[in-house]
Amino acid sequence: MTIVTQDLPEALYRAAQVRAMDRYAIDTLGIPGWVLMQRAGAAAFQVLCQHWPEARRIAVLCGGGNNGGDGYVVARQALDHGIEATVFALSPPDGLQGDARRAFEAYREAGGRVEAGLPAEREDFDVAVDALLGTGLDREVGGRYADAIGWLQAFAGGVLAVDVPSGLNADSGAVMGCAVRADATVTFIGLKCGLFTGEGPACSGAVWYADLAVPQAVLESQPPTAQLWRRYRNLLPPRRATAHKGHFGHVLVVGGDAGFTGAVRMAAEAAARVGAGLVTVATRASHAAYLNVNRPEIMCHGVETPTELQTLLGRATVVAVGPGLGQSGWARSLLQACCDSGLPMIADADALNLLAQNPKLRENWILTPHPGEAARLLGTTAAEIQQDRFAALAAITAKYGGICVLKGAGTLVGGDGQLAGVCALGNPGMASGGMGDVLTGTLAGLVAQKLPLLQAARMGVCLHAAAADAAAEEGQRGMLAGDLMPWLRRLVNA
Ligand SMILES: NC(=O)C1=CN([C@@H]2O[C@H](COP(=O)(O)OP(=O)(O)OC[C@H]3O[C@@H](n4cnc5c(N)ncnc54)[C@H](O)[C@@H]3O)[C@@H](O)[C@H]2O)[C@@H](O)CC1
Ligand SMILES: [K+]
Repeated sequence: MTIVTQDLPEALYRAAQVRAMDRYAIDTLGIPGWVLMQRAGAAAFQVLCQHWPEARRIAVLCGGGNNGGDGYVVARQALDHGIEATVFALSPPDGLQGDARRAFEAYREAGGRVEAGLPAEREDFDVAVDALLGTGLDREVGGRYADAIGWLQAFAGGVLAVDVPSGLNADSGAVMGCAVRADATVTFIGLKCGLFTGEGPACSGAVWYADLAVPQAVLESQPPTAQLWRRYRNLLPPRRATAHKGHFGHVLVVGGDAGFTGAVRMAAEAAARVGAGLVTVATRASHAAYLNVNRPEIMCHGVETPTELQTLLGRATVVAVGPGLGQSGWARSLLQACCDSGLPMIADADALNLLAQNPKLRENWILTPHPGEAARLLGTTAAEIQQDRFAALAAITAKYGGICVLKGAGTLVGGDGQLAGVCALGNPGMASGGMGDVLTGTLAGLVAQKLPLLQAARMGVCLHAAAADAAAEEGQRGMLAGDLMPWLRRLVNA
């Protein structure tokens, strides 16, 4: 029995790996491809019924490969269940081969209607099924397929994508020219990496997984490429009754040039809210005195020279550098002192921009670029970074060492030789000023509490996103970075 679930496994694969799993199931284990296609179509139909129980008329847009074959099975299932289905064939069915052809013939024998081209009226259908292109996508989409994707983009009813939203690169989450934006995607045998990062989350909608009842050996025939993180997990141990503040580390936040004091203030508060024992800010002397007026628990020092910073570095467990730092000579000299200190470091914002100008290889740090900063770190463009976020992550850790957190929808976390993690938590309400500063402080607060860097990055990224999801219950629009603070506190105690 094929299981269709939203309780997704952790392992993520590239399209070629899932295709290899298909071949292993078919060629080595002798499970006919036709049987897999029947299960895939049945799983997609099951999701369609669950999402749109009222659907009475469906349009199924079928491409010329096996993804289209799955579409014919969905259409056939619909007919069997008294739902009116019409297939719109992007490639002449006469040209279909193998299992896809057989699926077409079975549908025709059941009395199914096939039309060439696209439906004239969108209003005739409640739900449209995207069975245009799946893991076989190997080039930019143009011509008829682009027209069909355009048709689906303008369709007001529900859209269900079969295996992968057509046009989405299943490996990178980049759009290959244009891509379907589905309400739900049902994906088969192995979860594809691209569904969860870059444009993937926007194109896939709710992701469902169907294992097509293949034996575990099929899933184990390929090593995962990345790991999906869908839940926040608290990795901090419970506090002992005899605990004192010295047990939970001392975070030093460095930055906050004139006009950017909020950035250090938020990073510092986040570090305190996730449980750091002590938090100190080193900032411009001109505003050091009033930075902690409303948060007197944070210590604050005016620092104009690297020598003045040395004393503070000497007391710190971890340094978070970059929020509001700017790129002046002051900024440069403080960053250098932080790097020389040997302390574990979180580098964000202008610290990254300065590093891009003067790259350093260091193991003991977490870099937290957004795509624009990642582009500067690698001397490329943000668009190039988004074309392949996994490759960008690997390139940054190869060039700079340590752990990289590549921010943006489907935040990636990785270190050299480590399986990349993809955070599926978070929401578009996080697109507002100060969110990055809160993440920087969160990570520093966890490192201060002695979590190894990779664990701190994993926990911190998921914690920050989970706090944002909780805060967004009152609305994504207008959500402030500061709104995360009470949730950070609740979640580190969960
Ligand atoms: N037996 C199997 O291998 C199974 C495959 N399944 C389905 O089969 C799909 C893979 O099938 P295919 O390998 O036939 O590939 P697709 O159906 O994804 O693609 C079909 C054809 O589209 C062409 N194409 C690629 N990029 C294009 C573009 N930009 N514009 C226009 N045409 C383009 C390719 O040349 C390819 O021949 C999976 O995504 C899944 O839906 C499932 O039925 C499960 C079992
Ligand atoms: K598809």
